[in-house]
Amino acid sequence: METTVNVQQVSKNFGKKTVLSDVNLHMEKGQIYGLIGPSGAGKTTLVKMMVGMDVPDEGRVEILQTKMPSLAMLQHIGYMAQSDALYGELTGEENLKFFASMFKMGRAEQKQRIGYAANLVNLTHELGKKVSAYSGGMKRRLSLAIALIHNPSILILDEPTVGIDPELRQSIWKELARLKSSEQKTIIVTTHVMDEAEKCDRLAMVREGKILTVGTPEQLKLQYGAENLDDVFLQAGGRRL
Ligand SMILES: Nc1ncnc2c1ncn2[C@@H]1O[C@H](COP(=O)(O)OP(=O)(O)OP(=O)(O)O)[C@@H](O)[C@H]1O
Repeated sequence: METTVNVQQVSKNFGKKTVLSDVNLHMEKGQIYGLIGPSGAGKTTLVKMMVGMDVPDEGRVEILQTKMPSLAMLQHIGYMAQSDALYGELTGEENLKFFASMFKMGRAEQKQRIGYAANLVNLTHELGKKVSAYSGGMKRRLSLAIALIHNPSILILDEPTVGIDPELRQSIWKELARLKSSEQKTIIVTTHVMDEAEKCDRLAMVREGKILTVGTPEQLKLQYGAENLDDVFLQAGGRRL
Protein backbone atom coordinates (compact mmCIF):
# COMPACT_ATOMS: atom_id res chain seq x y z
CA MET A 1 0.00 0.00 0.00
CA GLU A 2 1.23 3.46 -0.91
CA THR A 3 1.22 6.18 1.74
CA THR A 4 -0.31 9.32 0.26
CA VAL A 5 -0.80 11.47 3.36
CA ASN A 6 1.69 11.42 6.19
CA VAL A 7 1.17 13.54 9.28
CA GLN A 8 4.20 13.37 11.56
CA GLN A 9 4.24 14.65 15.14
CA VAL A 10 2.20 17.71 14.29
CA SER A 11 1.44 20.28 16.96
CA LYS A 12 -0.27 23.63 16.59
CA ASN A 13 -1.11 26.45 19.00
CA PHE A 14 -3.31 29.45 18.48
CA GLY A 15 -2.06 31.91 21.07
CA LYS A 16 -1.94 30.00 24.34
CA LYS A 17 -4.39 27.38 23.16
CA THR A 18 -3.01 24.05 21.97
CA VAL A 19 -5.21 22.98 19.09
CA LEU A 20 -3.22 19.97 17.88
CA SER A 21 -0.80 17.99 19.98
CA ASP A 22 1.63 15.39 18.57
CA VAL A 23 -0.70 14.15 15.84
CA ASN A 24 0.49 11.21 13.74
CA LEU A 25 -1.54 9.79 10.86
CA HIS A 26 -0.71 7.73 7.80
CA MET A 27 -3.13 7.43 4.97
CA GLU A 28 -3.03 5.21 1.93
CA LYS A 29 -4.37 5.01 -1.59
CA GLY A 30 -7.77 3.43 -2.13
CA GLN A 31 -9.12 4.17 1.34
CA ILE A 32 -11.71 6.45 2.89
CA TYR A 33 -10.63 8.00 6.19
CA GLY A 34 -13.05 9.61 8.58
CA LEU A 35 -12.02 12.22 11.12
CA ILE A 36 -14.57 12.32 13.89
CA GLY A 37 -14.65 14.23 17.13
CA PRO A 38 -16.50 16.97 18.99
CA SER A 39 -16.80 20.49 17.70
CA GLY A 40 -13.52 22.34 18.29
CA ALA A 41 -11.48 19.11 18.51
CA GLY A 42 -9.08 20.27 15.79
CA LYS A 43 -10.35 18.40 12.71
CA THR A 44 -10.54 21.43 10.42
CA THR A 45 -7.14 22.69 11.59
CA LEU A 46 -5.70 19.28 10.75
CA VAL A 47 -7.20 19.10 7.26
CA LYS A 48 -6.10 22.67 6.53
CA MET A 49 -2.53 21.56 7.21
CA MET A 50 -2.93 18.69 4.76
CA VAL A 51 -4.08 21.18 2.14
CA GLY A 52 -1.24 23.56 3.02
CA MET A 53 -3.53 26.38 4.16
CA ASP A 54 -2.02 26.33 7.62
CA VAL A 55 1.40 25.27 8.87
CA PRO A 56 2.25 23.24 11.97
CA ASP A 57 4.32 24.77 14.78
CA GLU A 58 6.03 21.41 15.12
CA GLY A 59 6.17 18.31 12.94
CA ARG A 60 5.45 17.99 9.24
CA VAL A 61 2.73 17.02 6.81
CA GLU A 62 3.62 15.26 3.57
CA ILE A 63 1.34 14.74 0.62
CA LEU A 64 2.64 12.26 -1.96
CA GLN A 65 6.01 12.37 -0.20
CA THR A 66 6.19 16.17 -0.58
CA LYS A 67 6.32 18.48 2.42
CA MET A 68 3.35 20.80 2.64
CA PRO A 69 2.67 23.59 1.90
CA SER A 70 3.55 22.94 -1.74
CA LEU A 71 2.00 24.67 -4.74
CA ALA A 72 2.83 21.71 -6.96
CA MET A 73 0.70 19.43 -4.78
CA LEU A 74 -2.47 21.49 -5.30
CA GLN A 75 -3.02 19.74 -8.64
CA HIS A 76 -3.37 16.50 -6.68
CA ILE A 77 -5.63 17.73 -3.88
CA GLY A 78 -9.34 18.46 -4.02
CA TYR A 79 -10.47 20.41 -0.96
CA MET A 80 -14.00 21.21 0.07
CA ALA A 81 -13.94 23.64 2.99
CA GLN A 82 -16.68 23.99 5.60
CA SER A 83 -17.64 27.40 4.30
CA ASP A 84 -18.29 27.83 0.61
CA ALA A 85 -15.86 30.01 -1.34
CA LEU A 86 -17.90 30.71 -4.47
CA TYR A 87 -18.46 33.65 -6.80
CA GLY A 88 -22.07 34.67 -6.24
CA GLU A 89 -22.25 36.89 -9.32
CA LEU A 90 -21.18 34.06 -11.60
CA THR A 91 -23.33 31.12 -12.63
CA GLY A 92 -22.63 27.61 -11.38
CA GLU A 93 -21.07 26.75 -14.72
CA GLU A 94 -18.87 29.85 -14.71
CA ASN A 95 -17.67 28.96 -11.21
CA LEU A 96 -16.77 25.45 -12.37
CA LYS A 97 -14.98 26.83 -15.44
CA PHE A 98 -13.09 29.34 -13.35
CA PHE A 99 -11.78 26.72 -10.94
CA ALA A 100 -11.08 24.25 -13.76
CA SER A 101 -9.01 26.90 -15.54
CA MET A 102 -6.55 26.91 -12.64
CA PHE A 103 -5.47 23.41 -13.56
CA LYS A 104 -3.81 21.88 -16.59
CA MET A 105 -6.72 20.59 -18.60
CA GLY A 106 -7.61 20.62 -22.29
CA ARG A 107 -10.95 22.04 -23.44
CA ALA A 108 -12.56 18.68 -24.06
CA GLU A 109 -11.41 17.37 -20.68
CA GLN A 110 -12.68 20.51 -18.97
CA LYS A 111 -16.10 20.03 -20.55
CA GLN A 112 -16.16 16.37 -19.58
CA ARG A 113 -15.11 17.10 -15.98
CA ILE A 114 -17.71 19.86 -15.60
CA GLY A 115 -20.39 17.50 -16.91
CA TYR A 116 -19.28 14.73 -14.56
CA ALA A 117 -19.00 16.90 -11.44
CA ALA A 118 -22.29 18.72 -12.04
CA ASN A 119 -24.08 15.44 -12.63
CA LEU A 120 -22.62 13.88 -9.51
CA VAL A 121 -24.04 16.63 -7.31
CA ASN A 122 -27.26 16.85 -9.30
CA LEU A 123 -26.74 20.42 -10.49
CA THR A 124 -26.74 19.85 -14.24
CA HIS A 125 -30.00 21.73 -14.72
CA GLU A 126 -29.06 24.59 -12.40
CA LEU A 127 -25.70 25.44 -13.92
CA GLY A 128 -27.04 28.49 -15.77
CA LYS A 129 -28.26 30.17 -12.56
CA LYS A 130 -26.26 32.74 -10.64
CA VAL A 131 -24.81 31.23 -7.49
CA SER A 132 -26.28 34.09 -5.42
CA ALA A 133 -29.67 32.51 -6.22
CA TYR A 134 -28.60 29.04 -5.03
CA SER A 135 -29.85 27.56 -1.76
CA GLY A 136 -27.34 26.66 0.97
CA GLY A 137 -27.45 22.98 -0.03
CA MET A 138 -26.90 23.84 -3.70
CA LYS A 139 -23.84 25.88 -2.75
CA ARG A 140 -22.46 22.92 -0.78
CA ARG A 141 -23.05 20.71 -3.80
CA LEU A 142 -21.27 23.16 -6.10
CA SER A 143 -18.33 23.30 -3.66
CA LEU A 144 -18.10 19.52 -3.81
CA ALA A 145 -18.18 19.61 -7.62
CA ILE A 146 -15.34 22.17 -7.56
CA ALA A 147 -13.28 19.95 -5.25
CA LEU A 148 -13.58 17.17 -7.84
CA ILE A 149 -13.13 19.24 -10.98
CA HIS A 150 -9.45 18.47 -11.64
CA ASN A 151 -9.74 14.76 -10.85
CA PRO A 152 -7.40 14.94 -7.84
CA SER A 153 -5.92 11.78 -6.33
CA ILE A 154 -6.53 13.06 -2.80
CA LEU A 155 -9.91 14.38 -1.78
CA ILE A 156 -10.23 16.29 1.49
CA LEU A 157 -13.82 17.03 2.36
CA ASP A 158 -14.74 19.00 5.48
CA GLU A 159 -18.30 18.01 6.40
CA PRO A 160 -19.28 17.52 2.75
CA THR A 161 -22.87 16.45 3.19
CA VAL A 162 -24.15 19.08 5.61
CA GLY A 163 -27.32 20.55 4.12
CA ILE A 164 -27.62 17.84 1.49
CA ASP A 165 -30.76 15.71 1.36
CA PRO A 166 -30.56 11.98 2.19
CA GLU A 167 -31.04 10.75 -1.37
CA LEU A 168 -28.22 12.85 -2.78
CA ARG A 169 -26.09 12.11 0.28
CA GLN A 170 -26.44 8.43 -0.53
CA SER A 171 -25.44 8.89 -4.16
CA ILE A 172 -22.45 11.03 -3.16
CA TRP A 173 -21.26 8.30 -0.79
CA LYS A 174 -21.75 5.71 -3.52
CA GLU A 175 -19.53 7.79 -5.80
CA LEU A 176 -16.91 8.25 -3.06
CA ALA A 177 -16.85 4.45 -2.67
CA ARG A 178 -16.37 4.07 -6.44
CA LEU A 179 -13.62 6.68 -6.54
CA LYS A 180 -11.69 4.88 -3.83
CA SER A 181 -12.02 1.38 -5.29
CA SER A 182 -11.96 2.00 -9.04
CA GLU A 183 -9.69 5.04 -9.10
CA GLN A 184 -7.65 4.36 -5.95
CA LYS A 185 -8.24 7.85 -4.54
CA THR A 186 -7.40 8.71 -0.96
CA ILE A 187 -10.49 10.29 0.57
CA ILE A 188 -10.52 12.15 3.87
CA VAL A 189 -13.81 13.24 5.32
CA THR A 190 -14.64 15.04 8.54
CA THR A 191 -18.10 14.22 9.75
CA HIS A 192 -20.49 14.42 12.66
CA VAL A 193 -22.79 11.88 11.06
CA MET A 194 -22.13 8.45 12.47
CA ASP A 195 -23.78 6.51 9.67
CA GLU A 196 -21.32 8.22 7.31
CA ALA A 197 -18.44 7.38 9.64
CA GLU A 198 -19.62 3.77 9.34
CA LYS A 199 -18.86 3.94 5.58
CA CYS A 200 -15.21 4.87 6.15
CA ASP A 201 -12.46 2.26 5.95
CA ARG A 202 -10.64 3.80 8.87
CA LEU A 203 -11.62 6.31 11.49
CA ALA A 204 -9.44 8.63 13.55
CA MET A 205 -11.13 9.95 16.63
CA VAL A 206 -9.92 13.43 17.49
CA ARG A 207 -10.47 15.05 20.84
CA GLU A 208 -8.85 18.16 22.28
CA GLY A 209 -6.21 18.16 19.57
CA LYS A 210 -5.14 14.55 20.07
CA ILE A 211 -5.84 11.39 18.13
CA LEU A 212 -7.54 9.17 20.69
CA THR A 213 -7.74 6.09 18.52
CA VAL A 214 -7.50 4.93 14.89
CA GLY A 215 -9.12 1.83 13.43
CA THR A 216 -11.88 0.40 11.29
CA PRO A 217 -15.42 1.11 12.50
CA GLU A 218 -15.60 -2.53 13.63
CA GLN A 219 -12.33 -2.31 15.54
CA LEU A 220 -13.48 0.82 17.34
CA LYS A 221 -16.77 -0.80 18.32
CA LEU A 222 -14.91 -3.86 19.63
CA GLN A 223 -12.34 -1.74 21.44
CA TYR A 224 -15.04 0.19 23.28
CA GLY A 225 -17.48 -2.71 23.64
CA ALA A 226 -20.05 -0.52 21.91
CA GLU A 227 -22.93 -1.45 19.64
CA ASN A 228 -22.64 1.56 17.40
CA LEU A 229 -20.32 4.45 16.62
CA ASP A 230 -22.42 6.94 18.54
CA ASP A 231 -21.66 4.94 21.68
CA VAL A 232 -17.98 4.67 20.74
CA PHE A 233 -17.92 8.41 20.33
CA LEU A 234 -19.64 9.14 23.59
CA GLN A 235 -17.40 6.75 25.50
CA ALA A 236 -14.19 7.93 23.87
CA GLY A 237 -15.05 11.56 23.69
CA GLY A 238 -17.05 11.92 26.84
CA ARG A 239 -18.97 14.65 25.07
CA ARG A 240 -21.76 14.81 22.59
CA LEU A 241 -21.08 15.54 18.94
N1 LIG B 1 -7.29 30.92 13.16
C1 LIG B 1 -7.58 30.59 14.41
N2 LIG B 1 -7.27 31.40 15.45
C2 LIG B 1 -7.53 31.06 16.72
N3 LIG B 1 -8.13 29.91 17.09
C3 LIG B 1 -8.50 29.06 16.11
C4 LIG B 1 -8.24 29.35 14.73
N4 LIG B 1 -8.70 28.31 13.98
C5 LIG B 1 -9.22 27.42 14.86
N5 LIG B 1 -9.09 27.86 16.12
C6 LIG B 1 -9.50 27.15 17.35
O1 LIG B 1 -8.95 25.85 17.26
C7 LIG B 1 -9.83 24.89 17.83
C8 LIG B 1 -10.07 23.78 16.84
O2 LIG B 1 -10.86 24.28 15.76
P1 LIG B 1 -11.24 23.38 14.51
O3 LIG B 1 -12.02 24.25 13.57
O4 LIG B 1 -10.03 22.74 13.99
O5 LIG B 1 -12.20 22.30 15.18
P2 LIG B 1 -13.15 21.19 14.50
O6 LIG B 1 -12.83 19.91 15.16
O7 LIG B 1 -12.97 21.25 13.03
O8 LIG B 1 -14.59 21.69 14.91
P3 LIG B 1 -16.01 21.55 14.13
O9 LIG B 1 -16.39 20.11 14.24
O10 LIG B 1 -16.91 22.45 14.91
O11 LIG B 1 -15.77 22.01 12.73
C9 LIG B 1 -11.08 25.64 18.25
O12 LIG B 1 -10.98 25.92 19.62
C10 LIG B 1 -11.01 26.92 17.44
O13 LIG B 1 -11.62 27.97 18.11
